[in-house]
Amino acid sequence: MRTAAVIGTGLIGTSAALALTGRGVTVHLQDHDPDAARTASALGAGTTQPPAGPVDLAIVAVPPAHVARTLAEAQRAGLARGYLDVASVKGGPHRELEALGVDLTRCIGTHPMAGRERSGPLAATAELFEGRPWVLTPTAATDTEVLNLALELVALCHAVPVVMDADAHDRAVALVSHTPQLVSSLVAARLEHAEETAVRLCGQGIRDVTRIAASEPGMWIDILSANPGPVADVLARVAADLGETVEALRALQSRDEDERREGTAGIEDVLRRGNAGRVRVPGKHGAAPASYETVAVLIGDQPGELARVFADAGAVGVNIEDVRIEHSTGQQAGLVQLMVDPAAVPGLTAALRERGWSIRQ
Ligand SMILES: NC(=O)c1ccc[n+]([C@@H]2O[C@H](COP(=O)([O-])OP(=O)(O)OC[C@H]3O[C@@H](n4cnc5c(N)ncnc54)[C@H](O)[C@@H]3O)[C@@H](O)[C@H]2O)c1
Ligand SMILES: O=C(O)C(=O)C[C@]1(C(=O)O)C=C[C@@H](O)C=C1
Repeated sequence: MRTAAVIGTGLIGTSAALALTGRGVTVHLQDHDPDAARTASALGAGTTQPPAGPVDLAIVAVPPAHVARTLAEAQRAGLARGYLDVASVKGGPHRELEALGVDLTRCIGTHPMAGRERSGPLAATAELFEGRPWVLTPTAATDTEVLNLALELVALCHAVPVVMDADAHDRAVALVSHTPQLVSSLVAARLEHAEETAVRLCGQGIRDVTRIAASEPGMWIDILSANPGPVADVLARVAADLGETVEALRALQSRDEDERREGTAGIEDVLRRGNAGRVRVPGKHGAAPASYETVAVLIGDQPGELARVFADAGAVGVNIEDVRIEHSTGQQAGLVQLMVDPAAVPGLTAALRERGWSIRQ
């Protein structure tokens, strides 16, 4: 691929454009908000000049409800040889494209399983898709050249291609993305009118569970409106589990010993099923979850501290597999959790202590 156009220069479009530009592809940026395209261009994602002739691939990265019309318009204008969209739902937009009479041989639906709770070009990064699944939903009509262009985009973004049927994709993301978004929002919603004394105690648990509750409601209304049935099916099962969990907790308040025992069994069941589900979440690059160990380092809340910890770990040859930062409300310090290979823990701990870091067990 030598040339591409990105329509919709928000988080996803600009991230893809940055990755492509970084790998030598000439990218033309378009957005109905000229400021968004200009910002993406200023970040180095490409040019706002229209292409002189058809580009190799047009990437439609607008909200799901606008995908079909935007792609149809681009195709009518002869913008590209191949077209793809990146919307979080696949069945609905595909059926809209069919209804609009788009040439489906030149289009493919795709969905990168990577994102953030922030929108817009300023939240974009070239590395957003690295090691993440990127779903492709070709149909019998999809031209091989277009499928290959999509695969090339996925490879240039260092993502992992996963081919699926559009409706199977929508049922899968109802479970692994759309329901989690709603559950996160529901938990965070309990905080809206909570007492300040309670909110002040927020630790890492609630931060983990509510990060995506900060997502843009407009985008999610679009996504959920295009996948209501599968999401309602999963959420109904969560609601049934919630009902049973409430009953188990009430039983724990009983004076009757048998009832309390039943309550304990109910709670244990939900926690154990949670453990069993959690171990199925894949690790980095889609691999089986690796069991890393955590080395927790206390750092001051000042510029350069994090870089210094990373540099000290790098100096003793330790690869940091993942990292989390836990801030304590009202404190000028944070706890950095470095996830590393268990075999590296003793050496890393000793080396960091030697360099003056305080390690928490
Ligand atoms: N945010 C995520 O985590 C995520 C992850 C994977 C896929 N997606 C999908 O990617 C797409 C873009 O999401 P985003 O998070 O980048 O949103 P965003 O709000 O950051 O960006 C969307 C951009 O599209 C522009 N736009 C809207 N309508 C347009 C139109 N008709 N023509 C041209 N530009 C238009 C907006 O001005 C905005 O700049 C959506 O379809 C979404 O479902 C999002
Ligand atoms: O990590 C996040 O912030 C996301 O919301 C990303 C996420 C997800 O659920 O994994 C959200 C929606 C997208 O369609 C794809 C990815």
